[in-house]
Amino acid sequence: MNVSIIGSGYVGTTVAACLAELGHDVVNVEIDEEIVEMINAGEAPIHESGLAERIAAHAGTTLRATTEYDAVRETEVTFLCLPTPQTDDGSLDLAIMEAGAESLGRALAEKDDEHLVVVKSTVLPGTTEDVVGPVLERESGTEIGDGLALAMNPEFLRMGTAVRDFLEPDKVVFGTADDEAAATLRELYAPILERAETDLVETEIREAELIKYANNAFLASKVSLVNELGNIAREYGADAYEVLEAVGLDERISERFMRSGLGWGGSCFPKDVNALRAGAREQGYDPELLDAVVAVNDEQPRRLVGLLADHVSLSGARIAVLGLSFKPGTDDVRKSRALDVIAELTARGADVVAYDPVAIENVRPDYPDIEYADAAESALAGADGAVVATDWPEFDDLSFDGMARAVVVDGRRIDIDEAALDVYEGLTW
Ligand SMILES: NC(=O)c1ccc[n+]([C@@H]2O[C@H](COP(=O)([O-])OP(=O)(O)OC[C@H]3O[C@@H](n4cnc5c(N)ncnc54)[C@H](O)[C@@H]3O)[C@@H](O)[C@H]2O)c1
Ligand SMILES: O=c1ccn([C@@H]2O[C@H](COP(=O)(O)OP(=O)(O)O[C@H]3O[C@H](CO)[C@@H](O)[C@H](O)[C@H]3O)[C@@H](O)[C@H]2O)c(=O)[nH]1
Repeated sequence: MNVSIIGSGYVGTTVAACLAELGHDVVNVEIDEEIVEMINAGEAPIHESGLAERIAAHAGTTLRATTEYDAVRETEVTFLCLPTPQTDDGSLDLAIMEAGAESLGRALAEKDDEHLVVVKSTVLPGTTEDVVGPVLERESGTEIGDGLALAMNPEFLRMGTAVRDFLEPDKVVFGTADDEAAATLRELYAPILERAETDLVETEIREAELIKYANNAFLASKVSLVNELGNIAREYGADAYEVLEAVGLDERISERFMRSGLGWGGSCFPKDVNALRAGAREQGYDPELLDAVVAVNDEQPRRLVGLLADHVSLSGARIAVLGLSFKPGTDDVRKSRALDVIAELTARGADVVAYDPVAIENVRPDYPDIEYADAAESALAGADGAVVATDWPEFDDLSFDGMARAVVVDGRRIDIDEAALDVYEGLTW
């Protein structure tokens, strides 16, 4: 099938390379020329395991990129993989989606045969049909249901495992308003749907939109709940990891997403939970539980720095921050909890020296005044205290010998030889 993908970021590039891998002819439409050039040169514009090989294998044959929206006319289906950021008040900002839909609609004005537009971006219920649809109709001069069809197909891939998550998902969700759109999506995803492990959910557009938010709200809430239970466990002198491991044996709960500590960050959970809260309020519902989920998450970095302050006088102290990315395996620092830890430490007068195996250059522009180390041991050398903010595997079994005083507060439960330290504090254990 001939497919166009609008937006070639984490999602668009992964989906394009994977659909090419599944045998489709794919074109990425992207405004960033550098990304377009990289894809056409057979290189991956982002770091994701398995992505570079797939782009290299298909670029120039079944995968190409362009800045020109006209390319969509050679395709039957277009996926919108554009960013849906949050505004200052946390609500969903649809400006980029509207601009993309406008350009797409204009390009489709000169296309005669049927076209299916699939929203893959994370958008609140109603967006596909009440915002994207009308813009497409206006710009293309074609009506939905009469030459133009709409669908919503949320994406559940995680950063770091994007390719595997897309090709081997737990579930695929198709939100459609007509049988033909559903049949097209089934054909497009056929090899993925043939896997016994893939559940297919076919529903209407509004439900598909909400499934994505409910999914992320559930996972973020689960982590906030294990953090609250962890905070309580700590007050009782109990080990939350032992407690939650036992709790996770209950199949209704599952052992996954049970790691308590510094909390959740990244480009999705914070913005999606906030968009759902703002959307719910707009609908007249007060989402008290989700408000608390965010409040618990916001408090964890302060709790961690508070624990450190119990042992180190922070003003003028040299504090090593180990890990900057929002989770291991990525250089993404968007809404990383490590940044809140740094802000809290510097507000309390500490001199921060930070280390991360891959993410330093993404932090430096916004935090030019802190020190950066090129190895974990260098960050620790002479430090009065250290905090673990990201659970990078390379921090396991790290030697803290070079510290002025080995005071370590662990926000991620890494593997540390506690006996070799002067002070070891676990955030929730
Ligand atoms: N990153 C994830 O892990 C993930 C997972 C599931 C869902 N999502 C959702 O998918 C959507 C896209 O997220 P992302 O992480 O891929 O975003 P991103 O910021 O990585 O990529 C978006 C791309 O769109 C391009 N772009 C912006 N305006 C454009 C336009 N008018 N025309 C063409 N290209 C344009 C940008 O240059 C950028 O390369 C969001 O709604 C996000 O919430 C993201
Ligand atoms: O037990 C856990 C699991 C996760 N986290 C934290 O939660 C955040 C998010 O982790 P993860 O879900 O692995 O990362 P993302 O790549 O942001 O993926 C989420 O967000 C994507 C974008 O919407 C969705 O597609 C994915 O399904 C969803 O897992 C990170 O800060 C983790 O450190 C914990 O603190 N404890």
